Amino acid sequence: MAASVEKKIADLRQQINHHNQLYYQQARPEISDREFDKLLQELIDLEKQHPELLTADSPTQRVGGDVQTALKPVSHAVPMMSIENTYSEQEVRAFDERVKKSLDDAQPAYVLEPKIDGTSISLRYEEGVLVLAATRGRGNVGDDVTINARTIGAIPLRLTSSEAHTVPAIVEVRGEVYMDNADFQLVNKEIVADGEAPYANPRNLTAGTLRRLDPKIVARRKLRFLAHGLGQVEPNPARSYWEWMQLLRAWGLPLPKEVKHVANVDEAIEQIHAFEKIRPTLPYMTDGIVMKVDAFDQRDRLGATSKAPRWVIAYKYETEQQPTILNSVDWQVGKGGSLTPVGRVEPVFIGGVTVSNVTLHNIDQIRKLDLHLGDTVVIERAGEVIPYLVQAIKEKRPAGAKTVGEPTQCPTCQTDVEREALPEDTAAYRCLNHECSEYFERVRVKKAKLPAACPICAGKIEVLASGIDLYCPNQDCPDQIKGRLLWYCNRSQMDIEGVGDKLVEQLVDKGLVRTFADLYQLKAEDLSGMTSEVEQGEKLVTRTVGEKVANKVVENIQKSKGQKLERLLAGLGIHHVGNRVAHVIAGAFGSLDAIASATAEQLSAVNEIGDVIADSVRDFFHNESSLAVVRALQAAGVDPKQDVKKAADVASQLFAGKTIVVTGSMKTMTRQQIEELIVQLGGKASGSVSKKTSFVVAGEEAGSKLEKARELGVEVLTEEQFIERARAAAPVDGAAAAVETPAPTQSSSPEPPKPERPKSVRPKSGRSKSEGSSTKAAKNADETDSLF
Ligand SMILES: NC(=O)c1ccc[n+]([C@@H]2O[C@H](COP(=O)([O-])OP(=O)(O)OC[C@H]3O[C@@H](n4cnc5c(N)ncnc54)[C@H](O)[C@@H]3O)[C@@H](O)[C@H]2O)c1
Ligand SMILES: [Zn+2]
Repeated sequence: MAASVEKKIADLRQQINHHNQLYYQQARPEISDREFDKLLQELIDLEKQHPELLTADSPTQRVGGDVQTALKPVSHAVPMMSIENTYSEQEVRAFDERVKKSLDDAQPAYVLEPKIDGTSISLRYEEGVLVLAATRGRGNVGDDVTINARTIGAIPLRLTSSEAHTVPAIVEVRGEVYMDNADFQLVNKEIVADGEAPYANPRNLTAGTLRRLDPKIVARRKLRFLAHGLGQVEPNPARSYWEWMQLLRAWGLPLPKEVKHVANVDEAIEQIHAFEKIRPTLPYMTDGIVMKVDAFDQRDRLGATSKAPRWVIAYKYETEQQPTILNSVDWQVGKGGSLTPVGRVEPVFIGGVTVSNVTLHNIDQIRKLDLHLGDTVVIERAGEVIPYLVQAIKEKRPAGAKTVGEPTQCPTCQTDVEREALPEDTAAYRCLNHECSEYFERVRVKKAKLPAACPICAGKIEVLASGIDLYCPNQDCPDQIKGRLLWYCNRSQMDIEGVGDKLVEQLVDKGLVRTFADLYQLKAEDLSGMTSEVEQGEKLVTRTVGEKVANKVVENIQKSKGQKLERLLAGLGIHHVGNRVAHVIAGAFGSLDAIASATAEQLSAVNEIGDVIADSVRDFFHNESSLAVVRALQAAGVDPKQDVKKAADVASQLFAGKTIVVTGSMKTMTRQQIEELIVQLGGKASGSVSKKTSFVVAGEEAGSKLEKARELGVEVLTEEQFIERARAAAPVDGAAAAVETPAPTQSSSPEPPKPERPKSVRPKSGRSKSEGSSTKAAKNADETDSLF
């Protein structure tokens, strides 16, 4: 045990040192700050538990940066330290408690400032004249960057002294050197034109630039400066930071407009939330708020650790934001024919990945954001959520920029586009968490019933207030055919491994497959020479389909004949029929034939199935072309049957109304099986943990989701405890069987193989006329009426 902890610690230190080096020395990080902070936190926790293993050179004990040998090292009279940071409100309160305790329960006032994403600098003025500018370096020693700092317009070379505000003999002003979003884009373009690799974000470019040896380059790069602190000051004319700030202004130093003085932690948290709203509108990037004790005597009493002062904390926002440029907009056709605009942006490194495409959702969204081609835009990403375009910065719009146009013809089949507007009192929304089942759907509800968060995963939703859908009415549009096939083969439906984006595209383009049934006629020879994409770690790699793979794919397709009826039913892509509704209908009727011949009345008599769903299912099976598809599937041998469940199985609703997250690796069942069981028992399986999560089932090596659950105080069950709980539903044969034996179609591998991962930009959303929200409808039969 001890040896493994030691190894873990050594391992973490090595990783952290590696990332520090990339971040500070090369200004080219490979992982997101959130990921980095997690590694660091893990190390801090381990060192706390094992103080005997703590060493002075641990990265937890040092300020992260370093000095560059090419520049002259200078020591700081007052060290430039790190700031302890947190992502949680609770920890901000805990910080306030700690501070009060050290101050004998006195309530300190705080100053809040935006945490500008740049690099810090110390400016030393003697008799009012700038004599030295230095980087933070490793805290006590930094790099002399005076000649570079002199090129920055916002940095005064001489302070303005007046009778009312005399400048002390020695003044060290600390602050942030940073770059405006729009300047970053321009400069990065020039860098690329010079044959260098572009920088991931303005912070890195600033840090890299400030330490250049040639001040002419620095001068061209439009660096800016805002003050946020002090070093050595003699004599110090201020008793508090707030006073200090007023002096700085009088001496001619720039400060951010957004600074706030607050009386207690409640007000501080209020400001933290308020700032989150204006964050994307600022011309520079911020990653949080810095909260500082105002009074200098209180600061002195609080002191510092080896790494950071005890009187300051940074609250960092979960959502990372980065600026980029919107170059063009393409329209993509979804499986239901809807046209979704996709923005092509200058590649931007955000949340640990490089993003060059962002979904813009629909034409309304484009108009609401007032997007023009060439705009500087802010992209946001929180955890696993898909990247999102939050804002266009209008002040930075190039002259003569064109608005984004609306297509009149389908970009794929050139059929005239049709328009469908939402009825008056309705609105549409969709979930932005791509792990959520509702992510794919645009859900329409009465305006009054709009949820604040996704009812499935409690994640962030996007409200499309008026919602105009543009769609291609041609069912034979190749993109729609591809979308339907992909949906059918997806992991959550027929789970046909190996049939993903790339392969479907070629199969349809070569005319080999048009309907689901055509898949079953494929022979291995048909596939040879095609290319497919496979996941290798984080990356998607393209490879040519060889004989072995072709055989395997054909085998997988054939094997899918054994999938359960509910998966087939969901795979058909019937409007309003997602996995949950499919499960209910399959359980009530037992076969495709029984479902096909059911009347709307018989369908709506089933618990959870409302009129809208019933009509939609009836319409599908009474439509000649879709019925032909079903008959062809049956003829190909895809016709699963199952026992019909007795109506009103109370026990089957064991998890009704519960949202459950499964994470980590399991021993007796696969994660997917557990999720299926949750759905069978009336619950919702969600991909992300929030306050609304009922409980989390955590297997081995559960990572951030488990952490989040603990942080939020959400109940956590082990796999065994979960199975125990699910067994309470034993009277239901389905559930009992699922608990006892894995479903027959599952392989014995611990994690079911994933099919090719669909590209995140590919719109999975169809117009809701054709897809709607099964999940929403299923949640509560009463709400079915609010669906359209
Ligand atoms: N992605 C990676 O690989 C990687 C590697 C190392 C570090 N990092 C990130 O760098 C940070 C490391 O922390 P750090 O020690 O450099 O401190 P920090 O960057 O979190 O905070 C201190 C710095 O904040 C800046 N700052 C901005 N506004 C300020 C204000 N109003 N008042 C005071 N300071 C302000 C200053 O430059 C100061 O040096 C973490 O956020 C970490 O995630 C990332
Ligand atoms: Zn089309």
